[in-house]
Amino acid sequence: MTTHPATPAPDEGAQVQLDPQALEAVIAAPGERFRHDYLEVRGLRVEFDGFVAVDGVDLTVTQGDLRFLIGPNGAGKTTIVDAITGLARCSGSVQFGRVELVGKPAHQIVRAGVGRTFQTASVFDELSVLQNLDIAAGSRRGLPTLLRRRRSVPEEVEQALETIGLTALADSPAGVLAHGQKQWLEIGMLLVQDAHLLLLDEPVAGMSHAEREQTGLLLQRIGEQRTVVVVEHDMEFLRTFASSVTVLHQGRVLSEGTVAQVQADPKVVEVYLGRGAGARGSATEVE
Ligand SMILES: Nc1ncnc2c1ncn2[C@@H]1O[C@H](COP(=O)(O)OP(=O)(O)OP(=O)(O)O)[C@@H](O)[C@H]1O
Repeated sequence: MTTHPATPAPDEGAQVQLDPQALEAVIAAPGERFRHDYLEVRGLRVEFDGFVAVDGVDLTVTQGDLRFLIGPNGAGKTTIVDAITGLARCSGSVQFGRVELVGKPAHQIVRAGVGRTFQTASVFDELSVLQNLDIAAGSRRGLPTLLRRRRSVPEEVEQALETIGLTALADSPAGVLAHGQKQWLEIGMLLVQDAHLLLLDEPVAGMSHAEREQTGLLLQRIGEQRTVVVVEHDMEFLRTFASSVTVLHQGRVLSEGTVAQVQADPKVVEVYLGRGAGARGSATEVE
């Protein structure tokens, strides 16, 4: 069950700048152990009081693939992300980097290199942008290191700040950021916590056109070196940036392939044409 932020789109003309060089540095950071890792989901099943929300889902996503998960409301997209990240009890197998995640508590899944964002940004509004990043970076340091007073900003935090275009706002409270900027901060937090599987739930909801473009480019670049899965309803965004798509319907995989392949799949067209009231988008979205 999910909610969607009703945040108004920021000014379309707002200046949006992400530094490609800084991005290169941060995404190439200490990830040797994840270099050939990929997500492999087999027979994933999630049940809520007898209701099967995810019913035997298989999913393989490799590094370098920017995978979009789509499907009508209630298809099970967010529940799959919840199951992978240890927030929903599930059966089946979820492996990342050959490490089995099913049955592990959420904090161990984070330590295995898995990070996610939520539909509503979950940054600490009262803390500065820098402090939010610092805390995320601290999640992979031991407690003594975390408590030790440091004279300077850690390099990976500085790079992440530049990457997400928020250097000028480093000392501002995260609460004053525009919706899009909060989403970038969250992505920056995943980068500094060394997540190598990033699961992003509707990252461009409520963003302006310019912000969507920048976010897509950011995700494409991150996806070159890390494994990225995006849950999204925005079909224009998907057509522009997805390298592959998995279509879900009623907890199962309905179709999978390139954007062109799933668009041409009669099963996909039928589900979108026959969707119930309340589903977002129009029938032409998949055509
Ligand atoms: N905690 C829960 N308890 C009971 N049912 C749930 C729970 N979470 C999700 N569901 C149900 O599981 C199904 C899948 O929900 P989910 O939020 O994963 O769908 P979704 O594809 O992400 O939808 P949306 O596009 O609307 O976000 C829905 O029928 C939903 O009502």
